[in-house]
Amino acid sequence: MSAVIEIAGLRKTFHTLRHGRRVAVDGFDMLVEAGQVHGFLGPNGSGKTTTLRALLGLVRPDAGRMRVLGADSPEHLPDVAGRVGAIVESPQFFANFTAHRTLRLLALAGGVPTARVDEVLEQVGLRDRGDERVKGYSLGMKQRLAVASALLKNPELLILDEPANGLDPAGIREMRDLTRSLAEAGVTVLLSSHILAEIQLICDHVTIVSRGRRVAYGPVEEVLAGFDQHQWRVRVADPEQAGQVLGRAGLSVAVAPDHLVVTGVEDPETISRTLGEQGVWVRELVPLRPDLESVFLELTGGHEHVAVPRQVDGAPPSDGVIDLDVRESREVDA
Ligand SMILES: Nc1ncnc2c1ncn2[C@@H]1O[C@H](COP(=O)(O)OP(=O)(O)OP(=O)(O)O)[C@@H](O)[C@H]1O
Repeated sequence: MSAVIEIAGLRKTFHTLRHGRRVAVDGFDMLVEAGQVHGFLGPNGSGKTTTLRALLGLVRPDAGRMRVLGADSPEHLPDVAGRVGAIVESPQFFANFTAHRTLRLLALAGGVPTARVDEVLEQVGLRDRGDERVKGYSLGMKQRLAVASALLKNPELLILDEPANGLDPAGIREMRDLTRSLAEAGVTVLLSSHILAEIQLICDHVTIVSRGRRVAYGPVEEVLAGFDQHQWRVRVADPEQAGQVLGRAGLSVAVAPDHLVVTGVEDPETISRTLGEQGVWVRELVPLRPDLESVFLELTGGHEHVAVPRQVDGAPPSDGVIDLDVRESREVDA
């Protein structure tokens, strides 16, 4: 796998009269490899847009190294610009132009054969509506037109900042299908979002950012597995009694009115056997697997005492990092 995006130690501070100094990106690292649909996930204001703008040479970072398709950014960005499509700021189109005319002008300006216009309209599902004026388009159609404009160059890498923002469920689904079809066509996609479900549905890899720092990264399944506490929800007739039985056997258990949650047990047989030996019969035994939402909340704000999220990749903390042991203080489902 070759690296398509490499970011190391990116830092960007904004200075404003009103708010003073604001650290938007704080020593951030990222690696996106060819063929990935990579989710860039973080709460509002966590630094996603600033990172993408820095990567694309739209804002000057204070520190850090960045490479896009092997070229140092921003110095050698022009060498690879023709292979990268990006929608980082919502593009504005002339309302009275049709989509076809809009794309034709963009193709001419970008030295792209105008034959691409019909191809990209087809790709984003606007072929039948290409002769309508943009002012009559829904938000989702405008978003697809924006993607079409980014696809004119037939890019190897597509960067989409919050593509589902403001879309209704049907529009979100259209963007999802479009992203998937691009990935199947071999385009590497970096997709920023604060919508967890979207990332979990579309992306194979994820980088989670909180307050300008990377707090988790890797294949989605591996990130989730890293947070698996081997928890089980157990239903029995008398949870209180069952809790005492399991507790005496040395298992970590939390009792709720109608169920128990047992933590740290890899093999569920341990639970059913321990209970069965004491004449307690299990009615239901369900694994509680973490989803991206619970991981995201833990890493980005589920902890009130966490002042600064940890950087998980071994990079030395820049300033008084409080180490966050998410597993230790996670509440059971009680
Ligand atoms: N041009 C700017 N001037 C001053 N502060 C800025 C500027 N751009 C971003 N910031 C601040 O930097 C921080 C990170 O913002 P950024 O837009 O990168 O976050 P984000 O993760 O993309 O958020 P969202 O999901 O809301 O788009 C925020 O505190 C924001 O207010």
